[in-house]
Amino acid sequence: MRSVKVRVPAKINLALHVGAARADGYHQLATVFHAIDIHDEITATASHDGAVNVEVVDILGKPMPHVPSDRTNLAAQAALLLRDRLAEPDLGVHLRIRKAIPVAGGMAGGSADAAGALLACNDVWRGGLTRRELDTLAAVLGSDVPFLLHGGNALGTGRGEQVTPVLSRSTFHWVLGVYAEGMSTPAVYAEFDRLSEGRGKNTPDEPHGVLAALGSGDPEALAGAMRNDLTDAALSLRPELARGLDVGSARPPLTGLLSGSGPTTVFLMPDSESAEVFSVDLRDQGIFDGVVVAEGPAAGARVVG
Ligand SMILES: C[C@@](CO)(OP(=O)(O)O)[C@H](O)COP(=O)(O)OP(=O)(O)OC[C@H]1O[C@@H](n2ccc(N)nc2=O)[C@H](O)[C@@H]1O
Ligand SMILES: Nc1ncnc2c1ncn2[C@@H]1O[C@H](COP(=O)(O)OP(=O)(O)O)[C@@H](O)[C@H]1O
Repeated sequence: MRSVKVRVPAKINLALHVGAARADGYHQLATVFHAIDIHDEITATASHDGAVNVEVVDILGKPMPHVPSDRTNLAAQAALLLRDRLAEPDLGVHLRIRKAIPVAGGMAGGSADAAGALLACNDVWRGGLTRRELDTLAAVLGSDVPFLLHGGNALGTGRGEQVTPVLSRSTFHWVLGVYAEGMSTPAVYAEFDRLSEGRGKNTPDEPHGVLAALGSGDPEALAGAMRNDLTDAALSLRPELARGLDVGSARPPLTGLLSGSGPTTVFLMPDSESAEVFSVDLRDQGIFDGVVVAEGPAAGARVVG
């Protein structure tokens, strides 16, 4: 039985500029995605019985019953979509997902698993689709999925699915404040619409400042330019998130921002040493359920074994 393992990173949004809702309900975005070195691993084992199964475990190998393991799991949807595209109904696969990316945390964990499953199944089934063809399938699965295939940094336009790679000069250092309770992306976008009363801009502002800061590699410039337009909506639904955003420290971050639709809070640090010091401080403060140190940009989905 052929088996392949794929690693796929989490993302954060360095800029999340949100326009008005479109006729199809999606919002026009100008976002800058940044992949970080927190990875889910997907091991795909092929079969010829037409069965698509998913098993989800945490980093210690324990089952994660709150993540769906039926066909609503985005990784299963990716496998089914690829199988339809290949028109080979007898293809089957067992997908074992080892999750390190927080669930419903605004870090695109489900989208990462979908991207990883596309790549893994294309390999174990010898599908032969090109990266460009996988991109097209990825966009069907979700707005964030194409970026997770690419990784690095990228400008995301349209509903986020049109990705243009952006080079950056340096590695950036992050501390993530993670909550056990996630947030629903559609609920946060709906709250954004309610708060803007349909008066949102049709065209979101271009994230010039963030793109320039990536070019220069200057973390202070990046901190000054980062912006997330979903912040007010997320805070309106979960006011207690303000505490995490306002956190103080003797070794303060350059800035703190929600990632995507939240609730994960990302702190940009000037260097790796201050990231370690601040992470200890943040753990002691007990505001978050978990504190993780990370670096970016990281590579996109890739086969590792
Ligand atoms: C907010 C962001 C920022 O990167 O990430 P997360 O916080 O989910 O990680 C994304 O826009 C989430 O993208 P993703 O989670 O892939 O969304 P999709 O599956 O395509 O859509 C889920 C739902 O989110 C809303 N949605 C999503 C993307 C978009 N541009 N406009 C929207 O209004 C819609 O209500 C849609 O039905
Ligand atoms: N492979 C998967 N991993 C995590 N969540 C998944 C997966 N497949 C489907 N889901 C569902 O998608 C929801 C959003 O999960 P996730 O992608 O982690 O969050 P976010 O959209 O905030 O980045 C979860 O609550 C879960 O019910």
